[in-house]
Formats: sequence, C-alpha cells, structure tokens
Amino acid sequence: MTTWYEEAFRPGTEIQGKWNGRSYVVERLLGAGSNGVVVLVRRGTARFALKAGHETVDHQSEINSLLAISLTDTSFKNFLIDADDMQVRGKEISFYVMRYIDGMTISHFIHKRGQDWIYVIGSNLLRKLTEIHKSGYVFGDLKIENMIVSKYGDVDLIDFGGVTPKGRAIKQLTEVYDRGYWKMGERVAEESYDLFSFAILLLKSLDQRKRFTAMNKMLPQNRDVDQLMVIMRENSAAAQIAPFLQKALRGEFTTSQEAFHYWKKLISGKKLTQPALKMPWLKICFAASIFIFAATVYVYWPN
Ligand SMILES: Nc1ncnc2c1ncn2[C@@H]1O[C@H](COP(=O)(O)OP(=O)(O)OP(=O)(O)O)[C@@H](O)[C@H]1O
Repeated sequence: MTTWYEEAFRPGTEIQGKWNGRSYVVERLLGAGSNGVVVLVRRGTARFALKAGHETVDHQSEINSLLAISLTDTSFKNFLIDADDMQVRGKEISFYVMRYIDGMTISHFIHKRGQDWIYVIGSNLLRKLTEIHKSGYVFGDLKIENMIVSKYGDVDLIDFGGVTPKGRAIKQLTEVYDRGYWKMGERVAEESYDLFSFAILLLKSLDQRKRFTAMNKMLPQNRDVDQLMVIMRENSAAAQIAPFLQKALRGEFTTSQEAFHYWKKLISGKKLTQPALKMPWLKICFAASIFIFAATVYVYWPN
C-alpha cells in the first residue's frame, strides 16, 4: 500500500510553497518519523532537506525552535531555509526546508570506521552543544537518531523539536536519554540535562552487547546509573572516557564548556595513561574536524 507521502513526494515531483512561492523538486525520501516526513529536494543546483509535518502544533513548535537557533551567531545560522504550506490531495500540509546533511548515524559510523572515532565525534558533538548552550538554549532531545555524522567525524544535529530556552521544562524527550527516567535530576532545560543525554548517547553507540534494549523495559525501582558502569567496563573505548561519563551522568558538570575542557584533557592523554589513546591519526582527524568547523563558521558568519 502506498502512503500519502510516498505519493506526494515521488521523485521528480515539484513542491510549490503557497506563501513564499519557492518551488523544490523531490529527489528521494530520507526518512519518516513520528513528527513528519523528510525528503531530499533540489532548488536549482542546491540540495536541501524538506520536512513535512503531520501534527501542525508540533511542527510549528519545531519550526519556532529551529528559527530561534537559526538566528544565533553559531554554526546553526541559516540552518532553516524556508517554511511554508503545500497542497496534498486538497489538504494543506506545512513544511520547512533546512540544510541537507549527507552522512550516517553515529552507530553506523562507528561500526564502519571503528570505535576510536568516538573521541573525535564526541568532541564535535560537545562543541555543538556548547554553541547551543551559549545561545541560551538546551537541545533537549539529544539521541542517536537526532544527529548525523559525516566524513571526518563531523557532527550535525537534526530535529530541533526539543530545543528549549534555559530554565523551562523540557518539552520533548526520549526515555532512556532522560535523566528523569534514571532519577538523576529534574526535566528542566539546563546544560547538565543535555550532558546527561550526551553520556547516554556515547554509551549507547558503543553498546555492542545491546544492553540498552533491556533498559527500555526496566521497572522504575531498578533504574540505576550504576548499571551503565557495566557497559563502561566491558567496552575499551567507553572505559577510556569513563571519568567523563561518570561526571556527566552524575550531573557534576554545570556547563558544557566545563565538560568540554575536561573532555579535551582526558582525550589528549593528560589524565589517561592507556596506550590506546596515543593515536597520531586521531590527532590528525581532530585537527581536520576543527578546520572543517572553522570553515563552516566562516561560510555562515554574517557578512
Ligand atoms: N537536515 C537533514 N539532512 C539529512 N537528513 C535528514 C535531515 N533531517 C532529517 N533527516 C533524515 O530524516 C529522518 C527523520 O527526521 P526527523 O528525526 O527530523 O523526523 P521525526 O519525524 O522528528 O523523527 P522522530 O520520530 O525520530 O522524532 C532522520 O532520521 C534523517 O535520516
């Protein structure tokens, strides 16, 4: 059976925005989640990701968050390209257009390229979080599915539905990444909220024995972050960053900047003595990722 979106977004279909009048040509479907359908589109020679929403309220809230973060002087500047309505079978559907990120999930990347990449990817993700936090927001729903890793371990966040101004209640979450689920703190938009999810995200992407699958069904009285220590012990890459992960899970970092400093010290080997961290190629990748980040900031910096 063909779904409404498979029909509406057949490759080659032209999408015409009702209010802004811009048109896009569909290349292919990128994904369909609970909040919408994402398609790769073309406008002239440029490629974008277009997301059409099922639920207007959730979709609008996502656009508002994305707009707020797109207006900041960060690498997220101009992430949102357009927001409009389109007609599908006589019904109006809202959509927004954002930068297209070519890449894969962190789990897929690590599976293909090796676990040691976690240090480069972790640095890049922490840098992104630091940018969001400095702008007065918290990402909120940080999880494997909401980030894309590209070639040199570069990181982009997608799905901004959970972005919340600091101090407010978290508006969108995923249980196993939520510190409230683990009884480790309030569901309040604080930098430490994202850092907790960051630690879970890293552990989950290194969890080769799929221990997290069982954790989804755990009774509240059995949820204890000490259970996560098992994953840290049995995985060599996780073991190397265990001091960081423990601090993040216990809410011992107040800011992401503080966490980033600690992380950098840890992975540069200053605090660790294990030989596995002495990898010259890792330094090269780290330097490459810093270069790409600097180039991105340069390209998107206001003229
Ligand atoms: N900017 C983008 N560039 C490339 N691919 C993207 C982009 N945004 C989303 N995608 C792809 O589309 C998929 C669905 O996107 P998204 O997570 O925003 O949808 P959702 O309906 O909110 O999903 P969920 O049910 O996980 O909340 C993603 O997993 C990703 O593969």
